[in-house]
Amino acid sequence: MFEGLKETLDRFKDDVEEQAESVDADAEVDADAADVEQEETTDERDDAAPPERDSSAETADDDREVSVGFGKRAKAFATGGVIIQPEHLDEPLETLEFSLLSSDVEMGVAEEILTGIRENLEGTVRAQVQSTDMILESALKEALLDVISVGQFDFDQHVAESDKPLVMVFTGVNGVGKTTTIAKLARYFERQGYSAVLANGDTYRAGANEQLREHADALDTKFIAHEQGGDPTAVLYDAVEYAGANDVDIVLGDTAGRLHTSNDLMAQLEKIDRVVDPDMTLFVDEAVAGQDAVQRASEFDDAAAIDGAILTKADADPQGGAAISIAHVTGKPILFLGVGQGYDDIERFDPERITDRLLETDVENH
Ligand SMILES: Nc1nc2c(ncn2[C@@H]2O[C@H](COP(=O)(O)OP(=O)(O)OP(=O)(O)O)[C@@H](O)[C@H]2O)c(=O)[nH]1
Repeated sequence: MFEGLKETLDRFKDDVEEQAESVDADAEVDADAADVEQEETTDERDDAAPPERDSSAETADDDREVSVGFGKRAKAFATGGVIIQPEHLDEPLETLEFSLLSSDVEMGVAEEILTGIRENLEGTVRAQVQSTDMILESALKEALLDVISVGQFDFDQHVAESDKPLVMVFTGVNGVGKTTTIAKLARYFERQGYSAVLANGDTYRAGANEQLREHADALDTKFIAHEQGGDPTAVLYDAVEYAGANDVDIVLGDTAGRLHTSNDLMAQLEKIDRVVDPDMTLFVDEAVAGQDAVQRASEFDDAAAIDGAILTKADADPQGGAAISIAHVTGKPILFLGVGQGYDDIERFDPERITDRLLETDVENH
């Protein structure tokens, strides 16, 4: 998962270290040249002067200067790296920007990340207390967290504290894994001790009823549907009534995989919003759609405000651009990642865990 993005970030760390090392090596050559010059001068003085050097106050001062310079370098080595200066960042940041854009990170988000990294690193240049690798890692982590944590809230706690039935409606275009995601969430909630009802508000597509019914049967969950061509709002309304009358905790409502450009279908969403007044409207798209998913999230949010996003097929996405960009662009959090085709292949989107996966070489990254 997100291997390309991980490689991009690894390369950035290497680039900065390389830059810093080459500049440092130049500085060292200069320092060595100065040392040699210093020694030569001292030797010349030694040749001329009698053996009791410490009688010369001037030579003692020179010795102290040389040892202070060495001490600084020794400290840099002891901390495991070299000191990063702002000019070490220019080229690596340019390369990073290009790589982020190639990984389908939205442009504004890429810029935000670069600004964050520069600010974080320039702050730590003054501190000069950590190894280069640690400095880079924490600067990258902070910059990434800033963009991907937008809008995050404790989903499980929210569900626990909400009045029941809690009504969740799922929107998004066709074929991205919406129906499968609803089934996965039914399993997720069931594991937490909640009961659920699945409602098929996709009354447009032939076969949609059967598709969701199959999942409901497999999960042994109540299923509510109307005839194809019926009113989606009526289906969801019935499901809410059923849940209320039967003490069911959560209503999971599918909707037609509408095109965000279809006014008619968008009007249906608005009607659902008005009549059923769902507690949560979640936008589902596939991580592999990259910038398209980011764009759609934004358009769906404009049409019928979403409360969060779910990205499916993250297991098949080497780029990670949508996962990095959607929250920042919409201001709404990513709540779950789909990571496979099985009912248990869904995980909470945990920004800390995601950034650790992206940055730590020894963490399992699948
Ligand atoms: N690898 C992988 N495949 C997934 C994931 N989620 C869904 N799929 C697969 O994607 C395909 C489409 O999923 P559906 O749930 O049928 O898609 P949909 O969005 O409901 O389609 P519509 O009902 O037409 O809107 C199926 O083959 C799913 O198994 C995921 O997280 N990872």
